[in-house]
Amino acid sequence: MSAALEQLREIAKEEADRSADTASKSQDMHPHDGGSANTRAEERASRSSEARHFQEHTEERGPTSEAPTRTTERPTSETISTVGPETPFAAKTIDLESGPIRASGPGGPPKGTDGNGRGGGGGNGGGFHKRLGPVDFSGNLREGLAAIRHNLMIVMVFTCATNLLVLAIPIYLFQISDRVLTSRSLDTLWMLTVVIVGAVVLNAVFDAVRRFILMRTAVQCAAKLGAPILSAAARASLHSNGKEYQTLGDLQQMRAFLTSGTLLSMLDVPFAPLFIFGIFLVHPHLGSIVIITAIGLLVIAMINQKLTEKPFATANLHLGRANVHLDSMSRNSQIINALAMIPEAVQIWGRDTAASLTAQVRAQDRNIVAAAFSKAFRLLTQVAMLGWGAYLAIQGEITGGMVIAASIIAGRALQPIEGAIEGWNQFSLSRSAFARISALLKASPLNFERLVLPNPQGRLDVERLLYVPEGTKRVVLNALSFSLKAGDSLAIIGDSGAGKTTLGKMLVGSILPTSGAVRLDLMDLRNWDQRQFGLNIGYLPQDVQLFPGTIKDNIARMRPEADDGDIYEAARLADVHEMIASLPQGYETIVAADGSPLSGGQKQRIALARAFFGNPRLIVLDEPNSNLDTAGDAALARAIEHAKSKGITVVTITQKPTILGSVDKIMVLSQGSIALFGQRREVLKSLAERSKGNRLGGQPG
Ligand SMILES: Nc1ncnc2c1ncn2[C@@H]1O[C@H](COP(=O)(O)OP(=O)(O)OP(=O)(O)O)[C@@H](O)[C@H]1O
Repeated sequence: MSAALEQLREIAKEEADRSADTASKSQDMHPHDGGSANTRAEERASRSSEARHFQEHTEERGPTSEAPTRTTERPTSETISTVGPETPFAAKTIDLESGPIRASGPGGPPKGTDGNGRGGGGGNGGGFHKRLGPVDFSGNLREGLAAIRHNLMIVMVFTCATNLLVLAIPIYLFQISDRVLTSRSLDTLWMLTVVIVGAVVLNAVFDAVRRFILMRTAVQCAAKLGAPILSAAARASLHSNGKEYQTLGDLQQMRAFLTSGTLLSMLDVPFAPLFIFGIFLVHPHLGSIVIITAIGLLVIAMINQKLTEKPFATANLHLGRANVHLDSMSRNSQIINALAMIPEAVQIWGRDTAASLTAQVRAQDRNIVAAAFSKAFRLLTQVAMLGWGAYLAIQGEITGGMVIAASIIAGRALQPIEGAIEGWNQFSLSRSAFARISALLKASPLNFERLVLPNPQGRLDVERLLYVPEGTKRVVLNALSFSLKAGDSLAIIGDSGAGKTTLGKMLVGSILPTSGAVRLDLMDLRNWDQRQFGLNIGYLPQDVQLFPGTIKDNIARMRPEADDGDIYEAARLADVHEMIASLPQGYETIVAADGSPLSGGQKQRIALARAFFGNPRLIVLDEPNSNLDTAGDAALARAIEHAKSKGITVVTITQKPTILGSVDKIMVLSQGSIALFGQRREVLKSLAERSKGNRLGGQPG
C-alpha cells in the first residue's frame, strides 16, 4: 500500500480513538437516557459483531481471484460485496442501506418544480426537464435527401433544356454550309443568326441557373445535416477515439461533389445516347466511331482507377496521420516549446506529410498519363470523324455541313462521358461519405426518444460493474456493487491505477460498463434521456479543460440562456465567488483554450463551479484538490458541505486525505475491486485496525 494509504490509516487510528472517547463520554453524560442510549449501545454492539463477522468471513475466504459473475441480486444492508482478485483488503460492505425512494413527495411535485414540466437546470430534485425538441436524425437525413432529390429534378429540367439548346451551333453550321452558302440568301442568314444567338444566350442562362441551384442545394444539405452529424459524432465518440468527428469531413466531400463538374457531367450523360443516335442518323460509320471512342475512354478510365486507387489510399492515410499529429502539436504547443521539441515534432509531421505527398505524386503521375491518353483519343476521334466524314462526302453519301455538325455533336456526346469517367473516383468517394453519414445518423442512440422522467433525487446504485476496455483483456473494474442514498457524500480512495477515475467516468456515463449497471434513481444511465441526465449531474474530470470563452460562459456550461443568478449560485456553492471577484475582469475574464490567464488551481475551481451549475443532484469530482493550496482545500471542503446541505449526492475521488473529514462514506478501491466500503468512521477504523494488525504481525501495509 502506498504512503498515502499509510497516512490514511494514521488518520483512521486517530479518528477511531477520538470516536471511542466521544462514545464513552456520551454514555457517561447520559446515564439515564434509557431508550436512545440503549439503541446506540445496541447499534455499536451490532456493528462490532458485524465487524467480527467481517473479520471471520475475510479469514475464511482470503484473497480470491474468482472471475466476475453476473447476479440479479440487489445490494442490501446485509449484503456482503464480492471480493476482488488478490486485493490487499478483504472486501466488506459495511453499510449499503438504501431503500427505494419516491420521485416526488406525497403532496405533489417537490420544491423547484414549476409544475409546467419545465425545469432545465435540475430543480430541487423534482419536476421535468425542458426538452430541446425531439431529435430525429433519420428524419434530418430524409429531409436532406428529399431536398437534394427535389432540387436535382429541377436541375434536370434545365439540363434537358441546355442539352437541346446546345444543338443550336451544329444546326447553325449545317444550315450555313448547306443552305445559306448555296442559296446565298442574306435574309435566311439573319433569321438563323437571331434564332441561334437567342438559343446560345438561353443556354448560358439555363446552365448558370442549374449551377446556382446545385450550389444552394449543397449549402442546404450542409445546413440541414451539419448539426445532426456533429451531435451524433459527439455521442458516438463515447465508444471510440473520436474518429466519428471525421464524418463532418464526409459532409464536406458530399458538398464538393454537389457543386462539382462531375455531377453536371453525370446529369448530361443520359443525353449522350440521343446525340449518338443523331450521329447514327447522319451516317452509321460516324456513329460507330463515337461508340468505339466512348468504349476506349471507359477502358482508359478503368485502368487509371486501378492504377491510382492504392497510391491515393496511401496518400490519404498518411495525410490523416499528419493531421492527427498537427492537432496534437497545437494542443501541446507549450510543452513543445518548453522542452525544445519543435524539431522532433516537425520531423514526425514531415515524415507523414512526405509519405502522403510521395504517394500523391505517384497517383497524380498516373492520372496525368491517363488524362493525356483520353485527350489524345478524343482529339483523334475528331480527326477520324472529319476525315472519314470528308471521305463519305466525296462519295456523295453525306454533305459537308453534315460532317461538321456530326463532329460537333460527337464532341458534345463524348464530353459528359469523359467527365463522368474522370470524376468517377470523386463520385465513389462521395457515395462512401454519404454511406458513413447515413450510418452515423441512423444508428445514433440520440434518435431514440426516452421517457421524460421526473428530475432525479440523487440515489445511486452500482450493480456488478465490470469494465474490460475494448481490445484488451485487462479487467479494470471487477464486479463493483454499492449504493448511495440521495444526499450521501462518498470519497473513493486507493492506489494509483486502482480504477478510481474509470469508476468516476462510469458514474457520469462518459464510459459504459462491459457488464453491470449504474443507476441514478433506479434508472440505468443508458436509459436516461441524455440531455436530462446531463442537466442533473456535475462532473469535474481529473484533466480539467475549459472552453475558450468567459468564466461566466464556462460556469454556465456554455449555455447562452443561462441565468446570471444560477451562475452566481454555482460559484457560491463551489466557494469560488471570492476567487473570481479578485480577477480584474471578474466573471467576464476571457479564458483561452489552454486555460490562461488562470492558474491550474483557479482552473480547477472554475471547473468545480461548472460541476455545481444548474443545481445537479449528483456530482462526481475526480481529484478536485490535486492543484489546490490550503485555502483551496478549505474552499473545497466547504463546497462539499454546501452540497450536503442541499441534498446533493457527491462522489469525490481523491489521493489526499484532507477531504475525508467532509464525507459520510469512504470506499477503498484496490486493483479494480472494492476493498472497503462503508461509513467514514467504520472504514477509517477498519483501516486503523488493519494497520495496527500489520504492524504487530511485522508485515508491510
Ligand atoms: N481504455 C483503457 N485501456 C486500457 N487500460 C485502461 C483503460 N482505461 C483505464 N485503463 C487502466 O485501468 C487502470 C485504472 O486506471 P484509472 O485511471 O481508473 O486509475 P486511477 O485509480 O484513477 O489512477 P490515478 O489515481 O493514478 O489517477 C490503469 O492501469 C489503466 O492503465
